[in-house]
Amino acid sequence: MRKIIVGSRRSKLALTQTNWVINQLKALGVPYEFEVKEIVTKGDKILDVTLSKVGGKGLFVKEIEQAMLDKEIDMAVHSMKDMPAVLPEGLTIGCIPPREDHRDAFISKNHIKLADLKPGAIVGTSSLRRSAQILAQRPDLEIKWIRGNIDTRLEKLNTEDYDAIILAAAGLARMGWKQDVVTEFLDDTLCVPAVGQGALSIECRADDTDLLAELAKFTCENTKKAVEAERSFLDEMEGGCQVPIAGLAVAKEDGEVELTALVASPDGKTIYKEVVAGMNPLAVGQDAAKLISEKGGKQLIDSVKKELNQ
Ligand SMILES: NCc1[nH]cc(CCC(=O)O)c1CC(=O)O
Repeated sequence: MRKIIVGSRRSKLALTQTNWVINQLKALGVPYEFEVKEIVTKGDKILDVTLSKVGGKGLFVKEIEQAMLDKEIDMAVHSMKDMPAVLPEGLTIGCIPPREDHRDAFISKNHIKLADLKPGAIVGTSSLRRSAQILAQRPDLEIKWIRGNIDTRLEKLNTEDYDAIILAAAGLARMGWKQDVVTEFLDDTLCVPAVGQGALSIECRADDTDLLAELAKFTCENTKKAVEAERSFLDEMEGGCQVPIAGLAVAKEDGEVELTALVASPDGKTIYKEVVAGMNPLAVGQDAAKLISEKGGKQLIDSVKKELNQ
């Protein structure tokens, strides 16, 4: 029996996701043995600066991808939202499992809702996307960067001066947190999630046809279509995490994909938000990017990037 070496970051969430996928594959009758190999990535070592300043998304996946190209590992499970829009040559997304909750979860002291926070209340997030959308509704709030894993952030809410924090609902769910820790789930009228949020990506070598055939059994076609539209939008906007970009697509029963796409200024004062639907996910993403670019989104991205690079 072939043994598949699965590379994983050492974080609790990464290992939980990796083991969940392995168990699901086994339950589907995939005829392989699996062994998890832990890899410490650059992103895991840097904990004291905001992600956007140290190079963004690629940080968590690059070293794992190199190990895959070097055949030290055969596959890896990533949070889809940590995946750059374009993959290195020789690698492919072999499977997109059914999506978890895509929403952001707002968690506050004493369960005070976002709309009811006092002026000047401190909201912890290190996501430009979340801070921009929160400030758009509540410019009177203060955003304070927060880092660390889910458990650490929840602890900081209790021990530090944060009044609220925002976490992905999917991470909480996968880590076994009950829904009642959450004050409110933010729907896409309040906070459009990150591209790929709540979805997983199983990456492997593009020429590993045996493994690809097995992984296909676990692909969720609706999630795949949705993520395709979201990532096509991201790729087209050339968005790194230096600029607030968001995208959520839903595949409907008739095969249509509806994408809500957003680009914002970091202070939340300017927001470009469009809803585009169509049968071809790639085209839906491209159309949304075109619409937003024409309205001023592209200019906004370029000016934010320029400012950051000065
Ligand atoms: N930013 C880090 C990150 N990458 C993936 C998740 C978990 C949720 C998911 O799969 O989207 C999280 C935590 C969070 O944003 O709260």
